[in-house]
Amino acid sequence: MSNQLQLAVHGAAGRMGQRVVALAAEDSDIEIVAAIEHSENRLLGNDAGLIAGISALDISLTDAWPNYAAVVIDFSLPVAADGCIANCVAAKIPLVMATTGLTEIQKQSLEEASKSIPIVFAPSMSMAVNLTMKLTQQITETLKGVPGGLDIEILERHHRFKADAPSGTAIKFGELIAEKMDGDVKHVHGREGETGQRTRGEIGYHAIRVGDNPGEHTIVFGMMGERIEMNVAASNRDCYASGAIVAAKWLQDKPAGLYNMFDVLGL
Ligand SMILES: NC(=O)C1=CN([C@@H]2O[C@H](COP(=O)(O)OP(=O)(O)OC[C@H]3O[C@@H](n4cnc5c(N)ncnc54)[C@H](OP(=O)(O)O)[C@@H]3O)[C@@H](O)[C@H]2O)C=CC1
Ligand SMILES: O=C(O)C1=N[C@H](C(=O)O)C[C@H](O)C1
Repeated sequence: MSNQLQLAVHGAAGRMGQRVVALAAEDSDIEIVAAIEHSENRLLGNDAGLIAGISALDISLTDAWPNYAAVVIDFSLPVAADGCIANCVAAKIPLVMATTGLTEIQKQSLEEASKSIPIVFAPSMSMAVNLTMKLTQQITETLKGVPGGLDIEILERHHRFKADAPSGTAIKFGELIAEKMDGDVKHVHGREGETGQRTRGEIGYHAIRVGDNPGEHTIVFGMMGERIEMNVAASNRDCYASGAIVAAKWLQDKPAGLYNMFDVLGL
């Protein structure tokens, strides 16, 4: 009996799924047991390794769910999330849910599912992004009472193919920062027209879509007379793919529950 982690990848032919397949194939602690896509995917039946740009793995891209994986990593689309959650619960397979743009109802169903299986759910699997989240909370806590006031704005840049805005990561930055601010926080998405002066207690969000940018977030802490900008930028997608693999390994022996990347990374 092998000690390797038996991994299934959902959304395996997508930009992120391909990088998870490629990195997992290089990892001697992992055996890829399934590469899953939806039934309309044009690459069904092709070898998952060849799709990912590496050598053949002898794993065909399939729309059938396995019943024997140790962990599923999901990088797909919100429309696919319900099926993914239901299949993982039915087969009792732990899930790393990395897809962003889920509805509130889908987030509730993840919470429900986490009563029977362990789930890591995070909008960014990157260690650098998660560390930056902690640092921005610390900055907010320290500066929130600064004379003249503190203005916080979140800029995110992503590739032109991204389907959701603002990014799940930008929303999470805003939620975490809001936890450290005093009073009610208003989340303002973009500005246009006669906006009037900026009010206290706002967090502004700005989504930029350009070329092939794999993801960049800048948190601006503006004060009267000076500012801090925290920037975290991916050069390629491997920071997310390798983070998801770390999460999958961490998750395999955990009890049912809803976890995030702070739990995985011990932050
Ligand atoms: N948490 C994190 O660290 C990160 C999260 N993400 C998120 O991951 C998700 C995927 O990103 P990315 O790889 O760039 O997107 P892609 O569009 O490249 O990949 C999505 C994949 O899911 C497939 N898919 C579409 N519909 C279904 C369905 N109904 N059932 C199963 N599969 C389906 C797509 O197939 P087809 O092409 O045929 O439509 C495609 O292969 C996004 O939500 C993104 O925001 C991205 C990077 C990091
Ligand atoms: O779609 C992407 O590419 C990314 N999506 C995630 C998000 O919405 O936060 C994470 C990362 O920034 C890349």
